[in-house]
Amino acid sequence: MFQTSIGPSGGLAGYLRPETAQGQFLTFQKLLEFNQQAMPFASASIGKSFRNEISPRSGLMRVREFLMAEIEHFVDPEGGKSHPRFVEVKDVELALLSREVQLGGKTDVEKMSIGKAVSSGLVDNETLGYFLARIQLFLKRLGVDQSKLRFRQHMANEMAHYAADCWDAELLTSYGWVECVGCADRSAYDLTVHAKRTGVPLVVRETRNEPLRIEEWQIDLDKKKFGPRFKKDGKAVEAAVEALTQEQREIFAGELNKDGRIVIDVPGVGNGKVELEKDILEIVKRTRVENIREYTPNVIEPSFGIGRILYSLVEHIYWSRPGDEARGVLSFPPPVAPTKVLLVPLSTNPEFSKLVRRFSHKLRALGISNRIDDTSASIGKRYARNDELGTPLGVTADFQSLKDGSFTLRDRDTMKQVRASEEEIVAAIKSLSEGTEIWEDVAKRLPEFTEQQVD
Ligand SMILES: Nc1ncnc2c1ncn2[C@@H]1O[C@H](COP(=O)(O)OP(=O)(O)OP(=O)(O)O)[C@@H](O)[C@H]1O
Repeated sequence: MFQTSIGPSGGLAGYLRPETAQGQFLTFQKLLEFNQQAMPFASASIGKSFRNEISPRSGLMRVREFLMAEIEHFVDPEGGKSHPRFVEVKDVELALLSREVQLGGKTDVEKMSIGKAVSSGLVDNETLGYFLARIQLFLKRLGVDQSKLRFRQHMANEMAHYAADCWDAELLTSYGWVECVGCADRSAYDLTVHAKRTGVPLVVRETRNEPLRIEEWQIDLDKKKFGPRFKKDGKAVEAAVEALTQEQREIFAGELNKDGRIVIDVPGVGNGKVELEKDILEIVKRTRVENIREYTPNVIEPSFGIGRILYSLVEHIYWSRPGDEARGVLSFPPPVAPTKVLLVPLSTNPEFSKLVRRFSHKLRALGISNRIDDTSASIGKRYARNDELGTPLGVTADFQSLKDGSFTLRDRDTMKQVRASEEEIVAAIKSLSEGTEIWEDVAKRLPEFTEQQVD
């Protein structure tokens, strides 16, 4: 995350990473090894990133230090960057704001299935499309208001020069539309540049199903004569020979045949021209068989700004009970809520307290976070203040609980309650917290409860 080097004035210069991505690119060869050399594959990383924002503002929206989560999905560029699981998401509908529409000075979104967006070429390829759909499904699961989500395509001048296509998931907030997740096809840029600078190849090597036969002009140098003739310039001359393109080789092969000599450019040696004769090199056409295919993968990168997502989410899910502005509700979906269940004894009766503690212990053993509110405030008040904290479920122990061991379960958003045995209530809490059921499923299954017996 932090790198140092000696700066121009001799002082120690520090660098903070602006994204987590580069660490994943640098370790690409290891990551590929962990994946048994199989393509495609993805790696993910979460951690702090730093930006030298000129004017940090808008609360958590533009800060100099923030939490970032990035996925790097490495894909073979041959074959149109298809994705094996694209079929699973092809019908997901996205609100897309294309480059064309923006060029026309408009901001109208078009609702389109990601399948159609990719087949029509609006979204460049399946892998990019797959991640756009997954980003939407993820944000939906978090509780983001789907009517306040759009995907905006980058304009050509906005996109990094190496990117093939790029879309931002933007959320509508009181600050306007804010980019919360970026999703770019970074092509082979990062791996290529790192490999060039470090001299360490970052490539995939695959055995070909069918060996590839390549007809090419090859150059054979007589090394024994080469060294004594060119002495210290030998390396430069040899490099210039090796760098000759196939087209140049073909022309030189003809010249060598005809004149018995060729003249090639070698900058920095003599007058920049070097004569090579037939006795020292031969240029012949041969067939080379290649069994291994070597290529630099392309990278599709969804990049999540956690602070921006959380902030926008809180704006989307905070509301007031109609007719009662003072009663705020924070509608975190149960799988996301930090505390899943509020446990309330009906009154300060020590028998209720015992029941509630036992219930709490049971939930904790299942890994379900919960809180007891055994203050003397009215039950309505205790629920109201936990609604505002975002706790989605409430369990009450009352006289009936003492009699038959049943409990009530309350849904924060609808304020509806059901009543059932302890076992059934715990099972319902578990499936709601894990997201395998929603409140409507539970309400259908368990009998509704409307009146608390208060004495
Ligand atoms: N200064 C910042 N503060 C908080 N989050 C940020 C900041 N800069 C970027 N992010 C988050 O990181 C994600 C990926 O970074 P990316 O480089 O794509 O953003 P960016 O294009 O520089 O953002 P912006 O155009 O708003 O400056 C963004 O989608 C955003 O959620």
